[in-house]
Amino acid sequence: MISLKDIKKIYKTKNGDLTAVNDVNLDIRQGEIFGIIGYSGAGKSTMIRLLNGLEKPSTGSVTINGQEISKSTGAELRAMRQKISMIFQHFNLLWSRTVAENIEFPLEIAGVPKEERKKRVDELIELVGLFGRGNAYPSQLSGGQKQRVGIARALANNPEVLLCDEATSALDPETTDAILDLLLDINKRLNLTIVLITHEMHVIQKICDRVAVMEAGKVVEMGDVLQVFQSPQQKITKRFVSKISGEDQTKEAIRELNKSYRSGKLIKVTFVGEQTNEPVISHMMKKFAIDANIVHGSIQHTQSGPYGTLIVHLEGNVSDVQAAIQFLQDSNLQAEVVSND
Ligand SMILES: Nc1ncnc2c1ncn2[C@@H]1O[C@H](COP(=O)(O)OP(=O)(O)OP(=O)(O)O)[C@@H](O)[C@H]1O
Repeated sequence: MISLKDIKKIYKTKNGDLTAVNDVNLDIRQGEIFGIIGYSGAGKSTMIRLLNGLEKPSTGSVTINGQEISKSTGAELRAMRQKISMIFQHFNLLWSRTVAENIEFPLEIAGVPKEERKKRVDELIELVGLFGRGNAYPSQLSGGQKQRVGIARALANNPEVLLCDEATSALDPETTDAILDLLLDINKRLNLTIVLITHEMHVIQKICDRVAVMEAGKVVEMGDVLQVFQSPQQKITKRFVSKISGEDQTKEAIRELNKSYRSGKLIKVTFVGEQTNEPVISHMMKKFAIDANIVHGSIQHTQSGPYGTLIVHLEGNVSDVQAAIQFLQDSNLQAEVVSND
């Protein structure tokens, strides 16, 4: 649905050329929630401006539904941009207008007749969970409610793509989750393609189907969220994943456990999706003459399913322990020895 081909964006600055986006190729599918994550300066905002036609690439093309937005100008560009909506970190509401009037604004611009506008505004207020707040002013709303107005306004003209620019970064964790749930609900109900940029892995984990990791203008890693979480390849991706998966705590736990367990082996087992429901450890204990003690564990949930990590201490004679590890690996789990001995 959205295709970025060989994109480079070079800004001319007084200190010379600055390459903000460098050789990016991406294909975003109809109806998916696609996340772009990176630290400050990675090029995320530039990417989003390329997607809505606010910036033109220095080289390469941006195509949305078969139309090349990176080449479009004038009325054609305006028509394309009507199909691409956006929500913002600081909501960008009109403070002198009520909730209903804010949501109505893009409909006025599009020349929708008054009666139709009122009906649509009522529908949208209902959709985003702001029933009864239509006559309130933005200053009377909480952050989460303001973002709900932003979402309703963005949906007014039935867009094909919703771009989210750090849409939950100004919200507390609970409100963030409520807004992410709303985005997920809208994505499912309207089959709306959502592209979001964020520096928070939690956002990616909770609602995205796929993720691209950006560093210094490049997409350094991309894939299904579950796969990227389970086996991140790049250093920067490992850093993002470790923030959320409890990996840092796991490492600390392993260090401590290694001190307490003088014999046997400590095994780290990683499992995904359906595997989280299977009693593999119990099967292993029945099958081999070993003792297994689960000493640490965590499960995370993503849009494509759960994934988890267990640290298990195995005690027994060397060949039985070895056979048990092999059994775990043959059960399609990732199992590695993490003890020092
Ligand atoms: N209009 C511009 N002119 C010159 N340089 C720019 C311009 N916009 C962005 N840059 C530079 O391009 C690089 C990427 O910036 P960009 O804002 O896209 O990154 P980002 O990942 O969104 O970071 P942040 O979250 O801090 O905005 C940065 O080095 C930035 O200084």
